[in-house]
Amino acid sequence: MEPFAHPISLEATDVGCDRVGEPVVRGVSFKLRPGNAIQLFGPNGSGKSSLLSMFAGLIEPAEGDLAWQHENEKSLKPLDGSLFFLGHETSLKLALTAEENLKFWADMYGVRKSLCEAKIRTALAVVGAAEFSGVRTMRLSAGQRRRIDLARAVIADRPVWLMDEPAAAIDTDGVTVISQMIGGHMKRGGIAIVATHDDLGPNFHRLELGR
Ligand SMILES: Nc1ncnc2c1ncn2[C@@H]1O[C@H](COP(=O)(O)OP(=O)(O)OP(=O)(O)O)[C@@H](O)[C@H]1O
Repeated sequence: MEPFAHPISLEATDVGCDRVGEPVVRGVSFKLRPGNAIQLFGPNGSGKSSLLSMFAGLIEPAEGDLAWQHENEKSLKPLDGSLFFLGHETSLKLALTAEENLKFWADMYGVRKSLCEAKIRTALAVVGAAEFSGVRTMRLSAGQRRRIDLARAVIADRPVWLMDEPAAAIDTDGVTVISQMIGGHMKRGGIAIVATHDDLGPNFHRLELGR
């Protein structure tokens, strides 16, 4: 895959976030340059999802500064079409097949119609789900569904990946697939912040959150 035309970096300086007025995370600082990734660790309730929501612009930082930067350009807002967010919840409509779901997302991500079919085929192959292409997602297992959710990252083709427990319900082979996907993304100059209890390998910076 080609390098990203407009790679993005993110600098967090002493950021913190609250939930319903209560502090959840405090004092997070890091710099992610194109090609870098961070793995967020921490026990249940330590604030991994909250931080990801904050990076996605879904909740405001309670303190500190978040600076998204296009290389050689002025700062930009995070939700400008550069971001792929994989949440806890499935993004799939269960009555649709895997392929139909990905067609919907390809539309959402603005994929050109002429490229759509090939992109969906590639995405399904990358996540090891080609064989489920025509199956209604209600008939897939939790791990198989999660793979289709992950395939959206390939279709979105965006330089910033925020992923909340991408390996939830996924087998060990799938964890390797995720690690390789993110590795390929980093090689293209993408950045990633991934909350997971699995160890994705030595290429990730580690950010440990406490209780
Ligand atoms: N939507 C919400 N409204 C209010 N409080 C919330 C909300 N989501 C999370 N919290 C609170 O924020 C704290 C951090 O939760 P968060 O989901 O960010 O942790 P986490 O590290 O992602 O947990 P897990 O490993 O269980 O997914 C918890 O105490 C939780 O009660």
